Amino acid sequence: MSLSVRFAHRFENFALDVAFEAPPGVTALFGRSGSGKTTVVNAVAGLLRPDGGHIKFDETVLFDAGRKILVPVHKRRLGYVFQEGRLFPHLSVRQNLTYGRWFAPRGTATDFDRVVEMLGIGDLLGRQPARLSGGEKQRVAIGRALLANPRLLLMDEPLAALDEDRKAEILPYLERLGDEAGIPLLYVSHSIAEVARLATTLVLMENGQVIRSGPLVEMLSDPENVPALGVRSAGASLHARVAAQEEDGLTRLDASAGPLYLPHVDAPIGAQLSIRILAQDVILSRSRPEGLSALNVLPATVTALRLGDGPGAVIQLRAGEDLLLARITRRSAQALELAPGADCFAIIKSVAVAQSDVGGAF
Ligand SMILES: Nc1ncnc2c1ncn2[C@@H]1O[C@H](COP(=O)(O)OP(=O)(O)OP(=O)(O)O)[C@@H](O)[C@H]1O
Repeated sequence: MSLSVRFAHRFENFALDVAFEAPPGVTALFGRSGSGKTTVVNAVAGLLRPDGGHIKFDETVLFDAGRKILVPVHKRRLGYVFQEGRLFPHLSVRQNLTYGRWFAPRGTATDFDRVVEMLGIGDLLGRQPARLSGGEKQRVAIGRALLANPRLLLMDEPLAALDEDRKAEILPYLERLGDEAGIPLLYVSHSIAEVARLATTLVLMENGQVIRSGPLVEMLSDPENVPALGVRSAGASLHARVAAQEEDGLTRLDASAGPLYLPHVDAPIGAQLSIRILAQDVILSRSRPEGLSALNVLPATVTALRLGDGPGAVIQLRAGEDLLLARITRRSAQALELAPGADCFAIIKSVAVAQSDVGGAF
């Protein structure tokens, strides 16, 4: 089941021309403010009639300009979660959750208990929305969207209105949703950290166009995407297993290239994690460094290199089975003679890795 989007639309001062595929899993639409992300979501939802093109869900046509097909919003069977929960204030949480069922075809409603359990909202069922925190409201809104048994979920910056603590509270639920829902989820976000945690597919938008799209791991580790992702937030994800909780408060993880020590990670021994390492937090050395305070030194091989317009360079490295990115100066890249095939060591400072960059199972 996948969503195929290809359309063009012209507003008075802005033109869109987009094409991408969203397979099952989480497809993140990422781009600067005003790049056209919400307009794409609105077209998929049926809130905007594009000038030309088509939007299809497998063989089901939702929109086709040539064939003059425009399925109305309420017949598209979509779940839509906005920035703020937008719950019905006069209904209890339970009533809000079951409201969506009115629109679901008979007998196919997703199991209520399973959704309530997955989102951890069992204790809230009797409450009114006014007595919920922002994070709780968002979880109920997600539950309501799921219980309408949609064939596609649309989320437009669902965490944008929440503070960092509430975001951290809700992210694990969204991670589970991506794994368990089994339907495509189109997710608009400004935050690459969020995208790296949740998405399986990444669609990069710029000025009304899709500039690149593809599987998340490949997209994040491609040096060519660094300008669009932002040099400060670019970074690749490394997969590792929790090996030990050490007495000094560090957690030892086993990555395929070697051990990695991070400040305490709250996960059980054996848990498989995905850890985003920012390109700017990786230092390179041609020989194994000695007498260095950094604990994490992974042997790596240069696989690609991108010289920027300014003094910077981005190096893609293979470290075991993972790809890493390192942002260094062009001067250092030349001095170290870094070219595809060159062996080196990637040095990662333990404390540079933020807790929010440590994601759940992969
Ligand atoms: N109904 C409309 N009429 C005219 N222009 C519009 C309309 N809707 C959107 N636009 C324009 O289209 C452009 C893209 O807007 P859109 O909201 O899709 O961007 P976005 O990437 O979602 O931005 P943000 O991250 O700030 O929400 C903007 O320049 C906006 O002004």
